[in-house]
Amino acid sequence: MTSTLTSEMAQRLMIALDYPDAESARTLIRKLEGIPCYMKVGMQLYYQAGPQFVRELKSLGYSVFLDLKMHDIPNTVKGGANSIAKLGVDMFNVHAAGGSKMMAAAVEGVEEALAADSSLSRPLVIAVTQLTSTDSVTMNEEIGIPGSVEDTVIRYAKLAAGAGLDGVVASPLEAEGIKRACGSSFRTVTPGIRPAGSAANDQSRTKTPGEAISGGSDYIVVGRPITAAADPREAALQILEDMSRQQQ
Ligand SMILES: O=C(O)c1cc(=O)[nH]c(=O)n1[C@@H]1O[C@H](COP(=O)(O)O)[C@@H](O)[C@H]1O
Repeated sequence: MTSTLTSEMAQRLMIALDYPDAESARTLIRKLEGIPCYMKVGMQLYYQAGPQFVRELKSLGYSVFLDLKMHDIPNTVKGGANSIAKLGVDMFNVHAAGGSKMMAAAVEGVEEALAADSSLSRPLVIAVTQLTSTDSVTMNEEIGIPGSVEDTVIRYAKLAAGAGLDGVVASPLEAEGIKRACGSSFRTVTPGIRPAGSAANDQSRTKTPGEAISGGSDYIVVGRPITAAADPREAALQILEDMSRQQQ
């Protein structure tokens, strides 16, 4: 990495390892060697490669965001969160649409795991607000939630903060409003990141990496702009440059 690219900035870049198996993910990880980014394991990879692959990432020294978006009755989510905390990830998520009791149960599950094993460290518990693929037509007309997407996201963010969560997943368009509503230490994790000129794919609410950083995102989540690039390492370095420029 060049001198302007600090490891602090790399820790704010979460790479979405949306791959069908561990070996495909390892191929990308080898290409990114030496870049101390955060690794995100989502359902496609986790359902195939499981906790063992998460442990492998941890043993390589990566911070890990386990993105399983839990959404179930409080007791089930508490149990799920308890198991995740034992796995030693740095961050995981639940759906804010499960309500404040469900979110508080996730925090309880973590606390019980930590009380039982003092060698564990506390993962950040994050609530998914409105998916970044959702636009106002989907939210208003299909799902039936009235009002603007931003107002709904901020409502969910306040609910998550009240339930004791550490932050939310939202689009970079809402990060500034979330910080205003919930305070600057409440984390904003933003997918829907598209470098200028790259395809939106199924994302609806997007910004460039630099715009996201200057707009209040603590972490940006990037998948296909890196994983589908002809040169993923170069794509990641360019994203880091864009992030760094905006922070100065
Ligand atoms: O929780 C997430 O990470 C998530 C929430 C959301 O609202 N939107 C969203 O895209 N994501 C994840 O972020 C990643 C975005 O990937 P790309 O669209 O390929 O950059 C995927 O792994 C999604 O599962």
